[in-house]
Amino acid sequence: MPMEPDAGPAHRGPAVQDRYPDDFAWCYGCGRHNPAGLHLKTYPDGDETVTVFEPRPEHMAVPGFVYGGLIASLIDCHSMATASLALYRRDGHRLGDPEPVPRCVTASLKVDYLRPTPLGVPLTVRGRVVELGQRKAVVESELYAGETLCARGQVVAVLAPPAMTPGPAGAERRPG
Ligand SMILES: CCCCCCCC(=O)SCCNC(=O)CCNC(=O)[C@H](O)C(C)(C)COP(=O)(O)OP(=O)(O)OC[C@H]1O[C@@H](n2cnc3c(N)ncnc32)[C@H](O)[C@@H]1OP(=O)(O)O
Repeated sequence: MPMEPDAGPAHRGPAVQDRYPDDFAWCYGCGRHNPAGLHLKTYPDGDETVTVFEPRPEHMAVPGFVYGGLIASLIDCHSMATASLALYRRDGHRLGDPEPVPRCVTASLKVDYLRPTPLGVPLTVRGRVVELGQRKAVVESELYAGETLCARGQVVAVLAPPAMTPGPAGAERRPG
């Protein structure tokens, strides 16, 4: 499904994760407030979204290759951000507007590991929305090491339910 072009990564505008509300910015994969997290950043790039992440040595599966759980995390967080951006745009916003970007949770995450993913090179994940509903989006993401397609994911993202929406009780659950 085409997405309206926006400032791409070359413009280095805000990332989707920069525009999540503070209370929703603690995710291990992409929360800007989580000091121990991966701090993944997703940028619009034409009809797609893109992120680049360089795994650290401790992210290994066996020496020289990336742990599949990390690959799943990158696909998960990047796809959530892709879905959030699509829902935001559907509601008439552009990234950079003052209104925060809505937060999605993962309803389903499927990853196909196509080839071993080498450590020591930046990984690029590209995402696109293939179905957009009222409260959900289905996103397909592909992970590349250089030019080599190493993994592909299909993710169902749903707007965060009340049970995961921080209120006063949620604030107590936040890390200090
Ligand atoms: C809050 C910020 C957190 C940020 C974290 C970033 C990513 C994460 O790690 S999230 C953590 C892992 N995920 C979770 O814990 C989510 C737990 N699950 C839930 O809370 C609920 O099942 C939830 C919200 C996903 C869906 O619940 P609910 O809204 O009642 O479902 P429902 O209304 O039936 O579904 C909405 C749509 O999603 C679809 N859907 C729901 N679950 C699935 C699924 N497992 N597979 C495929 N589609 C699904 C439904 O078919 C429906 O589609 P449509 O609108 O086309 O009919």
